[in-house]
Amino acid sequence: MTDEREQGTIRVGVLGAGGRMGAEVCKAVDGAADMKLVATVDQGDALSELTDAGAQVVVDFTTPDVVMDNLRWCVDHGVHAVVGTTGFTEQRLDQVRGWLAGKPGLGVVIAPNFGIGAVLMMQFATRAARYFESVEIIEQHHPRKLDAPSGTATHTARLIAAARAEAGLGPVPDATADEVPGARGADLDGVRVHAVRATGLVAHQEVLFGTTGETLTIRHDSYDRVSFMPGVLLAVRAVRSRPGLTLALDPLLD
Ligand SMILES: NC(=O)C1=CN([C@@H]2O[C@H](COP(=O)(O)OP(=O)(O)OC[C@H]3O[C@@H](n4cnc5c(N)ncnc54)[C@H](O)[C@@H]3O)[C@@H](O)[C@H]2O)C=CC1
Ligand SMILES: O=C(O)C1=N[C@H](C(=O)O)C[C@H](O)C1
Repeated sequence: MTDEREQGTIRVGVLGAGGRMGAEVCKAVDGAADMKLVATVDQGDALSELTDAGAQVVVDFTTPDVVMDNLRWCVDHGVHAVVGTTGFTEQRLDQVRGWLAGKPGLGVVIAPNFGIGAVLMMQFATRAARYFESVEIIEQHHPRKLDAPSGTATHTARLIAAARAEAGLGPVPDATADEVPGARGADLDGVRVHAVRATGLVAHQEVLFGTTGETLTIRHDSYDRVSFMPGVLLAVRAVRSRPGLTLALDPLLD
């Protein structure tokens, strides 16, 4: 163990290792020359397996109902964390910041989407937001997904709403007066989000902008979970030198 640390190998533990994403992360870490997969933990396993194995960085792809307990445990035990699990409200993020305030030197990266293309899709959408009076988000996922709307759509809506507010745009025009509940999607910070679930899909999102005489559609598709792996490995490599909370992958790409 000491030898590997001296040689700069990052000792990685995976939480949710038996899941769709967790299994893919285990493969990616195994295949990375500068990392060693030292612990694979899933529901029912003891978190102490992570520290027993000397994990320096833990990657969490579990579920929104358990991720806060996992993260608290990592912070308490001085283990850096890279988190892809969804469900991070502003309140949750503040809680994590609070835990980290007492742990100088410890890093946590929480990213709603580790796909590089998805990060760019969100950046392009944020840039376009100020120029269009209308905007709606359509996210599409596999039907085994537990949460709706997706973490990516929620994050995108927040970014777009902030850009619209900064540009002084008012509410998105919508004359709907008679609605079957849900027909207009969920309202996230004034942005309508529609969640589609269908067998065959993996993870997809369209941001549809409209103004007089034109529309702009920005679309990203993940056809395979391997698409998230370069972003996950990037975060594992970066997290130990980024104390505090890093939200989303953008600062790591820059
Ligand atoms: N940020 C990103 O780029 C991405 C995020 N996700 C998110 O990652 C999460 C997981 O997605 P999937 O892998 O598709 O789900 P999944 O259901 O296939 O995997 C979740 C795994 O976590 C395990 N688990 C549950 N409770 C646990 C606990 N207390 N300790 C350890 N393991 C536990 C489950 O047994 C399961 O194996 C979701 O929130 C999803 O939205 C998914 C894809 C990409
Ligand atoms: O559950 C998934 O599959 C995904 N979850 C994340 C989300 O909710 O945005 C990221 C990606 O969309 C895949």
